[in-house]
Amino acid sequence: MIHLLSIEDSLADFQLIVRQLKRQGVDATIVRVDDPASLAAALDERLWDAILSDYEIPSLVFHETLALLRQRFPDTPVILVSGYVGEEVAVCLLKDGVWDVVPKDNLSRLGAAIERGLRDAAQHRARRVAEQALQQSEERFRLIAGTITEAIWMANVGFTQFFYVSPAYERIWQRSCASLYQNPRASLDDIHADDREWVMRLTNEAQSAGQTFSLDYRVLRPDGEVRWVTNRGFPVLATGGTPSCYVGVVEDVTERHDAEERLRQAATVFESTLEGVMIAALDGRLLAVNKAFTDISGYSEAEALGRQTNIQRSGRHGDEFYQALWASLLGTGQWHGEIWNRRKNGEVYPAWVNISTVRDDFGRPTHYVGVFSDISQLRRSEEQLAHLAHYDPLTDLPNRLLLQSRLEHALDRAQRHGRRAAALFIDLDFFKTVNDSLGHVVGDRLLIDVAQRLRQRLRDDDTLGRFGGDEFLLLLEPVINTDEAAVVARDVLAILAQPFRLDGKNEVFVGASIGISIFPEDGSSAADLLRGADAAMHQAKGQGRNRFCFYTADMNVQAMAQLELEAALRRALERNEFLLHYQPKVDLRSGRVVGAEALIRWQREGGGLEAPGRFIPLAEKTGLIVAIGTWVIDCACRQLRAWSDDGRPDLRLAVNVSGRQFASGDLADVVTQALARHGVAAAALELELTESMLMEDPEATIATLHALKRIGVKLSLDDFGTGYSSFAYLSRFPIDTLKIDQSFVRNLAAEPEAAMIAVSIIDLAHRMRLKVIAEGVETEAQLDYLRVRECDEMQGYLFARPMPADAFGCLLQDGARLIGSPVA
Ligand SMILES: Nc1nc2c(ncn2[C@@H]2O[C@H](COP(=O)(O)O[C@H]3[C@@H](O)[C@H](n4cnc5c(=O)[nH]c(N)nc54)O[C@@H]3COP(=O)(O)O)[C@@H](O)[C@H]2O)c(=O)[nH]1
Repeated sequence: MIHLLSIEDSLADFQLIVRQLKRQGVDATIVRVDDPASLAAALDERLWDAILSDYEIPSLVFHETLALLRQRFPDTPVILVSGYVGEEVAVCLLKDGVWDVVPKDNLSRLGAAIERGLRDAAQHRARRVAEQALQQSEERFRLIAGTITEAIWMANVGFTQFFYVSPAYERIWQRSCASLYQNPRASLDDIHADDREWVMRLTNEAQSAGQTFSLDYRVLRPDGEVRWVTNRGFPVLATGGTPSCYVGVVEDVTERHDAEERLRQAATVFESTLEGVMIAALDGRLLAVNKAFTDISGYSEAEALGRQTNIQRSGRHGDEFYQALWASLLGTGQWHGEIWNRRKNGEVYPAWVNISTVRDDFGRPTHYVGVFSDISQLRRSEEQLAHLAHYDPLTDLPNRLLLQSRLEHALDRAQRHGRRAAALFIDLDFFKTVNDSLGHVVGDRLLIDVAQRLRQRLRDDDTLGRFGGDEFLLLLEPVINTDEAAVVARDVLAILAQPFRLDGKNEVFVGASIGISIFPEDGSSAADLLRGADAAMHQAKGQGRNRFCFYTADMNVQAMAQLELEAALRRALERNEFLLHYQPKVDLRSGRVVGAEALIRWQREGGGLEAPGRFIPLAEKTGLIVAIGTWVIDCACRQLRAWSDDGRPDLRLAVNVSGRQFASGDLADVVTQALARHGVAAAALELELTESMLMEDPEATIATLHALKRIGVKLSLDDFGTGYSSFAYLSRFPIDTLKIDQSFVRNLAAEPEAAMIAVSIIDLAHRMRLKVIAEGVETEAQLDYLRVRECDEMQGYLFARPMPADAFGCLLQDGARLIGSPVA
């Protein structure tokens, strides 16, 4: 049964309609209204299946009624049942929403009209529901797509057109969705240049095969920021099975990627760090260990996991140690310190351990992490360093530092027990000669052998050490009397007098000079005793070596004098107390003075003129020689300038260079500056160097000599023939002159060997295209001998002794020539 509402002012017409409907078999209830109030009540009362309305009802305006019905019940058919309204009006009414028009004079159509209306209404409602559902679905999709952080996209195969991209695209790419619709290529262009090629290749392959793809790559935002994305694409297959388009989801995985990267790095650090790492649960069970842990402990990962953290416990620490550890760990969350651990193989080793408590977001402990390193090598290095600090690396004997402390302890002990002690200062004789002539390697070997021999002579209580260079100190404690010390000294001399066979090749004889001081007679402190033994040793040397001397009070006076000399020497430079004397060098062919050797003198305040032999060795020892040498070079250049200004620019002036100055590293600078300061030609200055100083470090020497040659100065090899001459090196030294040592010249007549050496040197020099000069020529016989052997120049008392500058100037003015008899 259907329910019909009839808007009809004529009861007769209404009854007619009712009858007609009954006749047409329409099973319906039908209610009539004819004014606005009854209409409103009826409309509120129920939902009508159809509304039949007359066109002209006095109290109702049809159009308004129709509009009301359309608005409230758009799916309820409104059928106009009226008298004739004309075709035009009927068409208008149909447009305005009337479903059908049935004239009252043809009511036979009414049943069919109602039936069609009900059918259409049902379709209407169904469509409306569908439309609403669609609309809601779209609404939901828009909400989802706009809310989720992933960008959803839909594009044609080939990605030349995007049908849809969700707003997340704008968040990830920092570009508008519209820009992608306009320029679909942006989806490729925005891929990081390093990834673009392979991303395009893989997406193309997937599309050709109609497959899904999932790719992780980087996109480059317009502001230059790089984001990692995961882009997953799915083909939408058409009926034939080929993809009609692609849909996909892009996720910004930058944070995850970075976190993974950090995890990867942490894992790499965990695995590759050289420190053992263990992660333990709160009950002490090991949950993870790294490779270094297994390397250091010897336990494999499988053996370690599940065991307690004390797997490496050595047993060397008591309970208190672990109680303190746990107290710190529980109190501060941290403990660090040194622990003795035990490896799986039983070996105990020292480890530096750092334990931290790991806490969760609420501050509750979750794990312990222990990091430890095997510091056994460090301990060994520390021990080695401590050893190096106190022992001489060459002989492995106590060094000066340790000796000092041992001496102090020995004196303390002796003092406490009222006993004597003796210090024997042993200085090797001729060690320098061995070192200079046979080289450092042999010199070192000699020191090692000496130490070994001395060790054999030691009692358990005695201490032997290397004091420095070729000096050894032997502490005897206790000694009964001086005789006991003398016996030891004699034994030492005897064992050192035996020849040393070094490297099986060279047999070397060295003796020793020994100074002895006795506690408490010769001093109450270590310093006193050492000073006394040193002075006594020098006394022994002065007395002809290979002997021992006891310290006497008188030696103290000498030692003090030495100290005074050193102080005076330090002041001499400031006070300008040095001066140069000049010894002429004469050409043996022309007999003319061609230059001079500058020799230093010291005019001491209130004293006489000191010869260099008195102070140069001390200047060498103290290092003052470097400053003195600089002064000599400057003074020599000033003199050359003066001679040049006096019309003798051809004169050459030689200066002696000390070993320390040569090795100082700035000799070339000193020379360059002095030459420049006085405007002197470099070739006028000659540097006299000795073989021994050049052989100290031949390779460094070659470099220094070349630096000096580049300046343009002349180089002369002094005292030639007295040292260790390596001809291999000699040929590599860029020298100009060989100077025959005066010892050979002095003995020319008396010793055939000396004469032979002198001749050999002249011959060697000429073969090497070097000039050769003889020094110390005192006699006509020596002069004749050298002249016949074609020695180029000479220097010696035969012609002139070293003299002050003005005397040398007079000599030049007088035009002195070598005529064969001594001048001064
Ligand atoms: N680093 C520096 N060393 C210097 C300097 N000045 C000198 N010296 C060194 O002192 C050594 C001794 O010098 P000196 O006492 O001046 O003796 C020289 C001559 O006087 C002496 N000589 C010269 N002719 C004769 C001679 O006929 N007979 C003889 N008995 N002696 C003579 O020889 C010394 C020069 O020798 P040499 O240097 O080998 O040419 C001196 O050897 C320098 O090492 C200085 O400024 N710096």
